[in-house]
Amino acid sequence: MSEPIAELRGATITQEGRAVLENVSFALEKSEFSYLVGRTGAGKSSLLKTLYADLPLLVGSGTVAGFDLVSLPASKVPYLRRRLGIVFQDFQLLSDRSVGENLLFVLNATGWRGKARKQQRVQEVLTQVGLSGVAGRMPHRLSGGEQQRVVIARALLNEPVLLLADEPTGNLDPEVADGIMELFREINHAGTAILMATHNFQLLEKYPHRVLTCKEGQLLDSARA
Ligand SMILES: Nc1ncnc2c1ncn2[C@@H]1O[C@H](COP(=O)(O)OP(=O)(O)OP(=O)(O)O)[C@@H](O)[C@H]1O
Repeated sequence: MSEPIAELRGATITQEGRAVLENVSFALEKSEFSYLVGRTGAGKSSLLKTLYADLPLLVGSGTVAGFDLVSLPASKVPYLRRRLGIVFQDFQLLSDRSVGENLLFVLNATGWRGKARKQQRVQEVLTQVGLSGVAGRMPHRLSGGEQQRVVIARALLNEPVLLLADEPTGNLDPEVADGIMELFREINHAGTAILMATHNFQLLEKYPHRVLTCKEGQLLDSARA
């Protein structure tokens, strides 16, 4: 079998020296889609942060996109992040520049060269999320759902192997959330694994996938139930 895109073994997820989740073991394969659920404070965001090396992995082992989380030096973290798409609930677009400039900012920061190539990539990802005409618009002139699509477009710029999404539909109307889920389905079918933290159990019923549950300091896995 091929190497998993993300894997933790016997991992402790730690916040400020305190264990939030213990003995966490799971593997996410290429093109898998899994939800991450649990009550407020149960550890969903902390688990995601550990996977993108925002929190250190001090106990246990883990790899993401071929990077060893335990031995990863700070200087290599940007290379790991470049292989990931990260989507948060609060949109975090830079408000002082256009949608296109927001996307170019990321391309420049991740080493892309060539004006034409960069412009083309911006158009490609905007088209992929169904927003081909908005490159010149300022973020605040877009609806919440459109802004979230731009955030997803930004996450797709470097063709991530894994999309980590923390409550990506949290602020959105149900119909708009459905649109984001359809978009995730397309992205997933195109080969990107997705791990999505959510409180929205209606989405779990409507779009069933594997479910990882943070509960009382443990991670439960529907695939092992
Ligand atoms: N920056 C931080 N410093 C210290 N403790 C933190 C920090 N962020 C979160 N925690 C604590 O870690 C635990 C897990 O929080 P986390 O944010 O991972 O939960 P969550 O499941 O994502 O919650 P929510 O659904 O509310 O986003 C909580 O007890 C929380 O108080």
